[in-house]
Amino acid sequence: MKMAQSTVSEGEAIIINGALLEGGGQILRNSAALSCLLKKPITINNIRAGRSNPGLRPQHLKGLELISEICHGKIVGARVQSTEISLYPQNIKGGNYIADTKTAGSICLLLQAALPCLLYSDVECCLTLRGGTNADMAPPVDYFYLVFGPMTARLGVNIECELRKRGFYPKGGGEVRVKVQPVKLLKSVKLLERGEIKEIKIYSYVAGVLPVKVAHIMSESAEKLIKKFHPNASIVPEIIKVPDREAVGTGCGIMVVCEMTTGCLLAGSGLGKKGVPAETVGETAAQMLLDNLQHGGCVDEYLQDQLILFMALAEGKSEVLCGPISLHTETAIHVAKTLTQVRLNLTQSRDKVSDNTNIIECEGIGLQNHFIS
Ligand SMILES: Nc1ncnc2c1ncn2[C@@H]1O[C@H](COP(=O)(O)OP(=O)(O)OP(=O)(O)O)[C@@H](O)[C@H]1O
Repeated sequence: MKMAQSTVSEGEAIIINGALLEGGGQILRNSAALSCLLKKPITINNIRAGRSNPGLRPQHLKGLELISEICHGKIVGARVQSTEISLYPQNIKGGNYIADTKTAGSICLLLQAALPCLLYSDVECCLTLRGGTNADMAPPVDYFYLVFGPMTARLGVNIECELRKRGFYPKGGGEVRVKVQPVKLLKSVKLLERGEIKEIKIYSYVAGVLPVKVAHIMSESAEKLIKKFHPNASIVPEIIKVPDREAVGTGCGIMVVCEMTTGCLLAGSGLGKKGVPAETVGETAAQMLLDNLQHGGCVDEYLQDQLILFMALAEGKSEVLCGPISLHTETAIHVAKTLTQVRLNLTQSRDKVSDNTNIIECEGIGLQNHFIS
């Protein structure tokens, strides 16, 4: 099927075709965040046309409402299942914000929507977010504070994350508080040298009625698989039995984070599910990390797309060595180019680490926060 490109409309709002490329929730969050930051009205149509259940799900709607609240904007068409919305942004205002997906919908995807906007606010902000902390097809909260936070700090993002309660499918009910410091200007970043493996940390947790043995099994199976390919790597496992007051419902999962000698962080994760053996969950996380180590890039497949918006806003030229370019990354690039004058290019790495190493080059727009002198 041929898809219409996102276009600049003759009227006021810029039209974003939500069906393009990945055609999921990310195109919504990135477009709405940029609309808010640049004070450009947008209309997004064909929302999540690439998914089996198109239209807004509750967590996407919450993310849009949160952005609209942050910029005192107006959203038209914002309801569950809607396939077209328009956002008319006004001025960004810092402070305290609360959002609740009321489902197991991912807290981190709410954060993905709100964080860029809050960086350009007038005062320190505190976000209280409720929903799923560890949800399928979304960044686990552990990824947010162990990988995303430290890696985006290189661009000047300053956040503090407090995990108050884990929440899982189907109930959600988790809670995360995030403090965001506004920035004057984000910095460009050069991530071209990955270095060697310094240390691999394994965080394996159980919550609710699950025995701690499950966390041990996930951790041991992940360690065994990693050792097969990196026998000399220093691996530090941590087994976590989440206290009952710090979780809603039952769940388990694992996060494997590899720190390189250059400080780059790459990860893999797995989430426990009914019927899936704990060994498999551990191996899934380990394999994800191994794939990311194999391609030779400085960022993992997920950070790749999550960095695009920040590099586009930053001042100067960013360069990031990464593995195969994901459809999420192509989508983020498309949105950034449609809404800003950013120059973003993909090139094959000259000193190839593997056949699939690419460099993302981005000449950012240097968006300034006018609240900060
Ligand atoms: N295991 C993971 N670790 C870190 N980040 C992840 C992980 N899985 C997914 N992500 C990130 O979550 C985002 C998912 O975006 P996507 O559009 O697929 O999701 P969505 O909003 O749930 O929409 P949809 O329901 O339409 O798929 C991407 O930015 C991706 O990098």
